[in-house]
Order: sequence, then C-alpha cells, then structure tokens
Amino acid sequence: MGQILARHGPLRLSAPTPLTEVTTALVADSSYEIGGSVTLDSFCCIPSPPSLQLNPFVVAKLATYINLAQQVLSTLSGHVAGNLSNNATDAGFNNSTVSATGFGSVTDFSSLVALLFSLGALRDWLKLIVFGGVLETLRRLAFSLYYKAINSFWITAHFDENDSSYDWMMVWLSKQPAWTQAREVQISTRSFGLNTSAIMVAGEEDDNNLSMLSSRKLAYLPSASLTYSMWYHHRYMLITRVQAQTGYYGQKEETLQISILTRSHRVLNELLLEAKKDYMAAEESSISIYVSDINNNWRHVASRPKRNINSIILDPGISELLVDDARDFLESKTWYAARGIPFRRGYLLYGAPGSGKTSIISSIAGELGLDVYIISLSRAGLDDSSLSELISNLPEKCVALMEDIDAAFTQSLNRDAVQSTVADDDGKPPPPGVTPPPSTSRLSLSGLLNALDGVGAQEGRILYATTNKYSALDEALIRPGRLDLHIEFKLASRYQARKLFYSFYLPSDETSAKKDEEGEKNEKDEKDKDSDSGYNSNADDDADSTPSEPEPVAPAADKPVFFGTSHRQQAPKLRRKQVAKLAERFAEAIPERELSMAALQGYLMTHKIRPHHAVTEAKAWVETERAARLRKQQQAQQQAAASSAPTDPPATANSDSDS
Ligand SMILES: Nc1ncnc2c1ncn2[C@@H]1O[C@H](COP(=O)(O)OP(=O)(O)OP(=O)(O)O)[C@@H](O)[C@H]1O
Repeated sequence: MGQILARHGPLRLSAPTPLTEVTTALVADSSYEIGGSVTLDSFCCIPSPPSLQLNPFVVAKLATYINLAQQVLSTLSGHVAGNLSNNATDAGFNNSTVSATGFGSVTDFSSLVALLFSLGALRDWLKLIVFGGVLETLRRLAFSLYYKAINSFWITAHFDENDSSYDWMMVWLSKQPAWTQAREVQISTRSFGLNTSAIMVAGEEDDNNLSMLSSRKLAYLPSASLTYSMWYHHRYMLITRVQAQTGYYGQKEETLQISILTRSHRVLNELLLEAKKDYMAAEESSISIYVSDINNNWRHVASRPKRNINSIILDPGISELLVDDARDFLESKTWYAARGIPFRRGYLLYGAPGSGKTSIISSIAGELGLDVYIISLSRAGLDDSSLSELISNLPEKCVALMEDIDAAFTQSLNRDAVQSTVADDDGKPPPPGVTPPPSTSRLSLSGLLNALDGVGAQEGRILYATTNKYSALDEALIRPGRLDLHIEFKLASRYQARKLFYSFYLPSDETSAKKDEEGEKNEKDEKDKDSDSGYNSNADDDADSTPSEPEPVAPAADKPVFFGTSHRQQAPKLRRKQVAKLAERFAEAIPERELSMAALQGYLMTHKIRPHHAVTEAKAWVETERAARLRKQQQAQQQAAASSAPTDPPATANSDSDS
C-alpha cells in the first residue's frame, strides 16, 4: 500500500493498482509529490525517494511507453504461455501446472524492471561481476604463463624488409627444398639484390632457351601471413612473413619471423651465417649499391658487376696509387687507434667530365670487396641533421660516394653565407650585376663539414668525392682529415688514347692473346677456335663478313632504317701487331689533353667493327669536335654578355610625351 501526496493531501490507492492508473491520476493533478512507498505489484515494492518532483509531460510520455511495453509483453507472454500449455498438454500436464510456474505473473514490465533493480538483485549482479572478473583475470594469467612457458623453448628472430639480413634470409629460404613440397607458396621473380641466378625453380637452369636464361628467375617463397614449418639441423622451425601497413599511401612493410625450437642461440647463429655466406658467394662478382630514402634509411637498390680496374685507362700510376692507398688504409686500424687519429679517409677526384672518376671508384670498391653508399647531396629534403644521420648510419667498412660535391650548393661553396655568389664552370664568381638564383638546398656547408668529421662521423669508411669545379670548393672542405688525397683527372692523353684503342680491338682474354701469338704460324686453325664475342670475324680487313651462301636480297624499301652500328655486326680479327700499328696512328691523330676519355670511347663505339676507319677518320672527327666546342663556348659567352648587360629603366609615359 502506498500513497501519493498531492498538493491538497494524499491520494489513496487500492493495492495492487496498475501503474497506468497511477500515472493517469498523477497527470490529472499537475502538482504533486510521491511519498512513502507505492505497491505496484503483489510481490515487489520499490522504496520511493522521500520527495520527488516530476514534470507532468514526462510522466504522461512515460505512461504511454509503459502502456505500449505492457501490451507487447502481455502479447508475447500469452504467445509463449500458449505454446507452453500446448507442449504441456502434449506431455500430459494440465494448464494449472503451467500457471503454477508463475510465468504469467511476470507480464507487468514495470515489475520486471523493479525485480531487476531490487536490492537483492543488485547484490547478485555485483557478485556476478566480481566472479566474472576474477575468472577472466585467471584465464589471462593462465594463458600468459602458458605462452611464457612455451616461448622459453623457442628462439624467435625478426628480419625487417629494409635490412640486408632480410635479403639473405629470403634468398636462403628460396633455396630450401621444403618449399617445393608446400601446398601454398608465393611465386616471386624478386632477385633480392642479386644479379646471379641464385634463386631458381628446379628445371629452369636446364632450359637452354636464351630468353629463359636471361629473364628474371622464378622462386618459391613462403606466402605472406601463413606460418610454415621446416627442419633445420634437426631443429623444428616456424617461418612467418608478417605484413603491416606503414600508413604511407597504404604501403605495406614486411617482417620475416623465424622461430626455432631450441634454447641455444648457436642454431640461430649457424642459420644466419649460412644465409649470409650463401648470399655473399652469389654476390661475389658484383658490388652492392645503397642509396638513402626520404626517412634517412639506407636501401639496397642494385648489385652491379665488378669492373676490372685495368679497363679504366688513366695516366700511369694513378689506379695503383688509389687502390694501394685504400687497401693500406683498411689494414691500418690499429695504427690510427694507437695515435688517436679518427679512422677515416677521404679522396677528392676532380677534373674533366667523362675522365673516369666514377668508374674508378666503383672499380676500387669491387677490388676491395666493399659496398658503395651513394650520398646524394641534392636529394630532396636533405638537410644538415639528415646528412649527419646518414653518415653516422654507414657501416664500418664501406665506400661512401658523394658525386659532384659542389652541386648541392647553387651558391659557391663558401662558408660566408652572406656572400651569395654563383660560381661559373671554373668555380669563379660571376661578374657583378648577375643575380644568383635562389638556393633550394637546405644543406649548409658547415653541416657538410660536421657530417664529414664531426663526432657522429662513421669510423672506417672511405669517402670519395668528385667534382668538376675544384676551385669552387671551400678550403675547409678539402683540408686533410676531410678529403686527404686530391687527384686530378685530366682530359685524354695520347697514351690513354692508344691504350683505349688496344682495349677495343684486341681480344681481351689470355687464351686469345696466346693464340694470337701462335696465329702467325697457324692462321687457319686460329680462325676456328677464337670466340671473343663481338670481335670474332674472319677477315683481316674492315670488310664485312660475306656469307658463303648468297641469301635472298630484300627490296631496299623493306630494309629497316637506322643510324649507328648494329651490335650483331662483327669486327675483323686483327693480330697484335696490326692493332699496335693502328693504335699508334690513332694516338697521333688525337690531340693531347683536348678530348675526354668518354668522348673517345663514344667515337670508337661508332667504329666498333671498323678499326681502320676509326684511324683514318679520327682527324676529321677531332676537327668536328673542336668546331662544336667552339660553338658552345661562343654561345656561353653571348649568354653571359646578355645577362650581364645593364638593363635600361623602362621609359615612362611622361617622358614619351615630353619627347
Ligand atoms: N679513363 C677511362 N678509361 C676508360 N673508360 C673511361 C675513362 N674515362 C671515362 N671512361 C668512360 O666514359 C664513361 C663516363 O665515365 P665516368 O662516369 O667515370 O666519368 P666521370 O669522370 O665520372 O664523369 P663526370 O665528371 O661527368 O661524372 C664511362 O662509360 C667510362 O667507361
């Protein structure tokens, strides 16, 4: 029994009163309070707040909703009760048994809510929550202990896609016979930085088809996001490639995970060394090239075949000086340590374009077995701190290459930032009046100097810097300690021209040379045996080889039109003596220190199959080159004169009218 206190006194209700009737009564009286307790159902009672002010509009809405809910509930319960009674009848019970369960008595929605939130029920809820929480904590604890226990028997190694070790492991994995039996594999033509046929599908090697051999090789690899198992040295091993989104344009980064069922690191070490050795063996005849990405990480971009140092023709002694000096430096770590001198060496190769500076650097790297790390000073976004980070991230023994060291600075390489002058080709400041273009470089000279020998500079690295503008470089940059040895690369001498001619038209391998000496005695046999590609012909003269069987001649209109020399054409086979004579004549035609070696190489390439023509036409070619150079110089002078000429102030309308 409860009471509602209206403004005019309590409102008596006979129990049990349906809630709808109560709320209707409340709406009738717009100002009221509820006091004491109101019995809403025969078996539940809610302690009412001592005093509660309710908005009549809200109460009216509440009444409507409750009514609606009651109707739905009663329909549902009637439906379910009907079903139950049917079932009960089927099972031999009568209707009274069903109503005895009390099911029909919970038809009132409000009483259901009251039941759920009664004090006793809340206590039960609380118990349930605490009990559930304890259970979940125990479950998690059990799982973490389980995984800890299991993991203590495994060693897991992660290989990041950007790291060289990833390439080693992938090449090693691609060679494992386990993949040939796997039901799901990834087929890949990625070479992981190798040029050689280190990765192959069985049978691919046996196919002698030229196009099959030359194209990219196929490899079986573990599929991404799958876990594979295999045995290594009698240990169970799990391999997973995990891909994760990096956030940059949906790019995915990959990590290779290898778990070995062992408690000793010995097996993992063995695996790593085996993979590295395999990779190095496959890479023996090439050098690895690394460049930096926008995040200042070094990335392996290519492997290039090593270039024989003898193929670069320099003035006598220069190649030997460079190689011996670098080799001696690498062996002198303790000498440097004993004297407290930073273990670094820098070389500056300067001089004419196309004189072999870059070629000799990559050749030295190959000779010393070092990788080349290209530091591009004009890279977008490169500033002082990122350059310093790049240099400190270099490996201990490597070749760091800074090409065109002056190019990063559109301004002259001078410490004085105020003196913003543009250097010309010789590094001299431009004439007064010429406005320098705005500098886009975020790299300063002091940043470069600090990166080269600051505290973060890497020990053991050999730095090669190249430039065509020696005089433009700041004294501080080229001082010993930063760039210790400066070597000038000049335009081609007659000596170089002669040697280049030799290297073009003489068989390159030893056997051919021997045969060549014997050839004067036994010319006929030699013709059949010789196989130096590109220079393997049957004529002593320039004449193109004539086929024994006359072939049908295509009409002139159908013949392909092209300029230059087709690579299929063969050079005549010349004897050493002949080559020596021609080389001498060629060298005589070439002026001393006027043309670059790159230009000579280009000229001889156009006469690849015609050594005699190369000699007879050399003089005319030199004249053409001179004329072209003169034209260029005149154009440059005209441009310089035009840009330095004082510009007249524009005539104003007033002055026009005055005149
Ligand atoms: N001394 C040389 N001996 C043999 N080939 C040479 C020589 N100099 C240049 N070449 C050839 O000329 C081409 C260009 O050479 P390279 O790039 O090494 O010249 P560079 O001095 O670095 O030029 P740049 O200063 O323009 O970068 C290469 O193909 C190379 O084979």
